[in-house]
Amino acid sequence: MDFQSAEKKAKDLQNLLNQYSYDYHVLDQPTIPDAEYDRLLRELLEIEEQFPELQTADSPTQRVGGETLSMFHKVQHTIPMLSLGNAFDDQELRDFDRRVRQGVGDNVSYVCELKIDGLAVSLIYEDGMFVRGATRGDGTTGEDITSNLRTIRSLPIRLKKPVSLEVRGEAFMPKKSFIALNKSRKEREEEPFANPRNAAAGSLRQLDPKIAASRNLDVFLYGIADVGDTGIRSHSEGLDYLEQLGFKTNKERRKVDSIEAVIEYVNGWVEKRPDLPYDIDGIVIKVDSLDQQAELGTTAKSPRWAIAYKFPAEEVVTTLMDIELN
Ligand SMILES: NC(=O)c1c(N)nc(OC2CCCC2)nc1O[C@@H]1CCC[C@@H]1O
Repeated sequence: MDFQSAEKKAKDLQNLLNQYSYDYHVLDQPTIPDAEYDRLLRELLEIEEQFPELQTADSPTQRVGGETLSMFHKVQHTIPMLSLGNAFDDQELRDFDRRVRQGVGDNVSYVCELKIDGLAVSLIYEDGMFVRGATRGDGTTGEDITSNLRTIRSLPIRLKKPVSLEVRGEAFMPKKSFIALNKSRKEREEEPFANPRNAAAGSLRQLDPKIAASRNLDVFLYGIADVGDTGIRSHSEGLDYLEQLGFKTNKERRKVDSIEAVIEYVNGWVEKRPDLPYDIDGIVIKVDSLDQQAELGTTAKSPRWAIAYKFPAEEVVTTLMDIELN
């Protein structure tokens, strides 16, 4: 194949495979069988091996992980990554609501989100391209784990619009991947991970990105560090904007207009929690209006406009896998 036709074929395959990957990993709507995806990926790998200059940064072949790093570099978060205050019962949620209303008046809407039990990450994009990913660390200093995050299939390498922004989210390991990983670790007589959060953190702390690539990690994005001049006025609009850019957001979120509706949403998830394909350790409740968020401000470590309702720690349930193996 001459360069011209190789270039066209590579471009077509990259676009096709990136679309298939978006449908499968971001929309959870696979459009072709895995075997067909793998066949097309092998075809692209062969062309890129023959013509390395065609191996662009956003090529789907770059998801499998590059060379092993010698260390992780420290990075500074220009906008601190805050943590969350906790509420452990309905009364504490009502206290939160009272404080919010004292601050901004009675016309308040909240967004309720599942609190994904993973690892908080920051993703920076320039002109639509993923350029840096980092752990939260202590909120101001994190670690650059770009090469590991790049292997997460649902993380867009190139956005649908050439915008520059920083987004925040939670990287996690789905329950199915966790059980399979521990099964194979037990077979290899390696220490199993205690829970999906530790497994996700352990996978993202690997210096060899091929290990992260093999761990079937996923990510939900839940915030924009600075909405700048986008004209976005609320958190819920911000989440819709992230979806339009090609990010994976959690579809269980709900905007409500009273703390009673928040309490109803929270109680609904207490029993639905085991049915989810990923671990959650609570519900995050956020004031929707960005102006009201700014008015309420933050303490040194957490916002006054958000709170995490924490579920009672789940009694240690012996997973099906443990029963099978013992
Ligand atoms: N784990 C989550 O699903 C989650 C979420 N859905 N939304 C937020 O919003 C916070 C972030 C800063 C101010 C509000 N935080 C989350 O997790 C936080 C990140 C750092 C500590 C908590 O895990």
